[in-house]
Amino acid sequence: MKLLTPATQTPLAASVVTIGTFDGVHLGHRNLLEHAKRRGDALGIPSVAITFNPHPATIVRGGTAPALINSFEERLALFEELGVDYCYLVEFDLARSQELASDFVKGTLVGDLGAKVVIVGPDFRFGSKRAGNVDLLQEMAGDCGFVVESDLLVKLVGEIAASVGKVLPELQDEGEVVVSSTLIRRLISLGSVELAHRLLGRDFYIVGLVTSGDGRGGSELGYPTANVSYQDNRVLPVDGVYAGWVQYQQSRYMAAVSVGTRPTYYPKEGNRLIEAFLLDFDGDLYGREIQVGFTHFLRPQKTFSNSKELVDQIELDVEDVKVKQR
Ligand SMILES: Cc1cc2nc3c(=O)[nH]c(=O)nc-3n(C[C@H](O)[C@H](O)[C@H](O)COP(=O)(O)O)c2cc1C
Ligand SMILES: Nc1ncnc2c1ncn2[C@@H]1O[C@H](COP(=O)(O)OP(=O)(O)OP(=O)(O)O)[C@@H](O)[C@H]1O
Repeated sequence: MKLLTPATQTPLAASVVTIGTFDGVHLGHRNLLEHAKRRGDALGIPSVAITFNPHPATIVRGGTAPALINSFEERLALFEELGVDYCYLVEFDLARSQELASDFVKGTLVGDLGAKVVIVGPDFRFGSKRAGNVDLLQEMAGDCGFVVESDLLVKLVGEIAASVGKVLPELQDEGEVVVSSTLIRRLISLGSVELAHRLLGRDFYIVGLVTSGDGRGGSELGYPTANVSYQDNRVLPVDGVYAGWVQYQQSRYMAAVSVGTRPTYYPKEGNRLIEAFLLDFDGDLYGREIQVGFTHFLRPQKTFSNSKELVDQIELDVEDVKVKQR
């Protein structure tokens, strides 16, 4: 996949484009991206994912942007996995937020990318004051030489919708859930990583560098942990202990993952850490990049009266991880 920006690119003569922030690259997004790829291949022209960074809400809504499911780098890696030919990055700023929707269509879709097919969800909004929508795209399509496809909404029904309704009671009577980044952020922040998986089509994960902690885990407790760094604007699962995995280079290890402030040692205020104990691993990970995946919530964080009690519990957690990953 090639990364294009308005500043660096040579215009494309023809393409199939899909547009969005695509935080999480969830099942709804995948449907659009895979469709764009298939349409492009069939027409013999490249597929392009137009995306925005930072998240438009950071500019439009000031300090109230949502915590994100993915870093920008993770989003790109997920596009790449889906086989999209180009990612066209709109570096979102005040000027971009004031651009008229029709100017975005003429300048970016037609001028820069030569769009022949534009694929978006039915509720997609763009341009100044979010005035651009599917109707506007349809109106401009004939003159601009593209067709619009917007009938690919992904909803989940049945058992998954019922399970989401149990976690988020206001959705209980809906009978269906539309997959969205907003919904997945809520599920993750409540610790419902199993349900987040169902809507993402993959495990929720965080990629980061391993940083040092207090050095207590390996020496005193016998459970060394890789503390993974993360950006402040990330959505994190609620404090607790999770079954999961760590991908390091080409290998994947089962892991017991702790999210929390280590209340046993910092009863008042501790930094919020994501720490993974890798099963069947012996080595030095400091400064290395790892990917930490979350598969199941096991239990909340607890304040133990001493290290021995904590170690006894971690032993049980590790057994639980093995059962869950069987
Ligand atoms: C599986 C697992 C479960 C954990 N559960 C708790 C917990 O319930 N309460 C707590 O205070 N710390 C918990 N921790 C975090 C430990 O306190 C922390 O790993 C240890 O103090 C080492 O910290 P360090 O990496 O800064 O040396 C857990 C860690 C792991 C790996
Ligand atoms: N469930 C879905 N099915 C199909 N397309 C979707 C779905 N959800 C979003 N889209 C489309 O994917 C593109 C990217 O959308 P966007 O990044 O706004 O995702 P979102 O999940 O709706 O996010 P948010 O919840 O933050 O509004 C848009 O074209 C949007 O209409």
